[in-house]
Amino acid sequence: MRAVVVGAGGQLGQEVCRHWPGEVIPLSKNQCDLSREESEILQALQLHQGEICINCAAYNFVDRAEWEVSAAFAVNAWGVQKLAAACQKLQMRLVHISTDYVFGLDHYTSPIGEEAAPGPVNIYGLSKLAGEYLARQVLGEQVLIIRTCGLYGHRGSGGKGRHFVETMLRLAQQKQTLRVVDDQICTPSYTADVAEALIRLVERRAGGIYHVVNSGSCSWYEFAQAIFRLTGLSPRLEAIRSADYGAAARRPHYSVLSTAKMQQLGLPPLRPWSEALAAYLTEIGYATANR
Ligand SMILES: NC(=O)C1=CN([C@@H]2O[C@H](COP(=O)(O)OP(=O)(O)OC[C@H]3O[C@@H](n4cnc5c(N)ncnc54)[C@H](OP(=O)(O)O)[C@@H]3O)[C@@H](O)[C@H]2O)C=CC1
Ligand SMILES: Cc1cn([C@H]2C[C@H](O)[C@@H](COP(=O)(O)OP(=O)(O)O[C@H]3O[C@@H](C)C(=O)[C@@H](O)[C@H]3O)O2)c(=O)[nH]c1=O
Repeated sequence: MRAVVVGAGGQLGQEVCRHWPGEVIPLSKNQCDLSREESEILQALQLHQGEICINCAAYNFVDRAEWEVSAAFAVNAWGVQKLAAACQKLQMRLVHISTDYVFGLDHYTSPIGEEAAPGPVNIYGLSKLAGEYLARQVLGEQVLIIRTCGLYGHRGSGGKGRHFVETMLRLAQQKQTLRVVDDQICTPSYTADVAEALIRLVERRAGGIYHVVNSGSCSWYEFAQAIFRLTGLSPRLEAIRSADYGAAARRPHYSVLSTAKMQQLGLPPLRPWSEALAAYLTEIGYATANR
């Protein structure tokens, strides 16, 4: 199946391109800019005659989105609406990527299923939720929406830039003490694993919303602990509360996504987050998996 990947330069986009089993057309922001007119997006897709479009593009700057509201909505909401309309005209299937940050307002305490009511606590999450609804409004159950969380992997050519793992490795070289929040629980997920599961869902012609994350959960502090245990680095690591970190955007305190729906389709759960992290660190030459 010929796939057109929008946002192909990002960390997930490039991994989807790498794993896609058929022909793949990677489109950079220059080739398909979701903040442009629908006619331009349509033209960009039309050129390549794909059967399926996989949208990995996003405005991902969670803190900046609090004041760059229109920029976030231009890509994550209206851009997705235009892309969905273009897909409808071209009779292309659409896969769209969303986030655990559509949750946070309601205080869930166990893994959150796809049927749970969303409620974002920041503008980025709100813009992504709007994108989900707009895609569904245009395409109904024809769109496959994959919500994932805390992505890390081989870095793309642009996008948000460094992910949490790279940031921790860099800060460990620069600072004696690192302060990391211990009151946000989620599931950091490896782009390679998410890309594989995405492909399996497409093969099963899944439609609607699916949660795709590695197994288990941890706080960002626990994730940082694991990074340093696996790499043998030993900065002083201090657990702090979100309020003391003082980020511009609020984050969910608990946004662990249940993958039961994906498993009901016959897909295996993704490996535990700690195994995926070990594999990634080994791949980038930082650690041995059995350290
Ligand atoms: N990163 C994370 O932790 C998580 C991400 N997600 C979602 O997963 C998806 C992939 O994220 P990820 O790979 O991390 O993102 P990246 O930031 O790595 O990549 C995003 C890509 O989108 C492109 N892009 C930005 N603006 C536009 C635009 N107007 N038109 C077209 N392309 C654009 C960027 O291009 P350029 O570099 O040229 O600006 C970049 O290539 C997104 O939908 C994101 O919301 C979900 C959960 C967690
Ligand atoms: C760098 C750093 C971050 N933190 C905190 C900030 C934040 O609450 C948490 C994670 O930081 P990040 O900047 O990686 O996270 P953030 O930008 O919130 O990551 C998110 O990306 C978007 C796009 C998503 O969709 C989400 O799934 C999510 O993973 O760790 C510390 O406590 N100490 C630190 O030194």
